[in-house]
Amino acid sequence: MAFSHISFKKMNGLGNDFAVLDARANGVRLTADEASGIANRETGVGCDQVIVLEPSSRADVFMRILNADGSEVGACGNASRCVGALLAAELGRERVTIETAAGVLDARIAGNGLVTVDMGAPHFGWRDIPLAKEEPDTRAISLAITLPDGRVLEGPSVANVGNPHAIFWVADVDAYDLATFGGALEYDPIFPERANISLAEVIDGSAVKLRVWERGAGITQACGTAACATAVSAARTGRTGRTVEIRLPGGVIGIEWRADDDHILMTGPVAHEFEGTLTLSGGGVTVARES
Ligand SMILES: N[C@H](CCC[C@H](N)C(=O)O)C(=O)O
Repeated sequence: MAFSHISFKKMNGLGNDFAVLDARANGVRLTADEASGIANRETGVGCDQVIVLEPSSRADVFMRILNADGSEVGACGNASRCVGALLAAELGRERVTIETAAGVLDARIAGNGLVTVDMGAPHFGWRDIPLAKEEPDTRAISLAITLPDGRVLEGPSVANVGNPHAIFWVADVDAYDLATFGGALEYDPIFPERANISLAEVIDGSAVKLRVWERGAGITQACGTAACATAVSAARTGRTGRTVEIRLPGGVIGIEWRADDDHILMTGPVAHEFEGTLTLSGGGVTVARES
């Protein structure tokens, strides 16, 4: 029975948590089942995403991103900050580069325990999200959901920041139980690759309260790419300026949508929880915590 041992670090960004596996030396490729086994909060490490570090010819590392359901995706903002902090400490540098399926990101130690990641430019075309059909205005698409109590949510903004996001604008994010309908929206046929679903409450021209149902993970304490997608959508719909504070249940992420190159700069904290070793054998996962 083939098996392999992989060291991991348990980390989080504002409570959005990750098992960060270092596969740079052993080239392990996780199956979807192994990833969801690692993410399992009863029998595995327990995390929202499994992050696998691999060698890269274009950057300091390749960061593979697997959601708790095993789906592999192109972007993960909070994990990008965690990996940026790990690499900066390992390489003794303030700036490092991280290759992802959605492109190469720049991460920079910003001081006071904060990390800034350049998440690149957003895309708003219906094919870029992607959507299953043409929508005349991606600042508000023709998607509506009627909740069990009869209230209707409709007209979300959509954006792709390396992964697909839909943001519904509401007066009070705490007046909705996103956990009861986030999955229906995630899997709505308008999103051929599914979508991350957010409820956003504009506080003022520079602050937004956010609750997120993540594709492949469900409700999380924070979502870096949702913070990015919400900030650019709030700016392009005239709700806020281009520098926005996104207030998530786990804490605050600062976003600057730079005017000269359209890049999104995302700044937030990183937390180390514990370390350990995983043993993968025959699709099963055993966890040995070492710190
Ligand atoms: N669930 C997301 C990936 C993780 C994003 C989130 N953890 C973040 O910090 O950006 C997706 O399927 O696109």
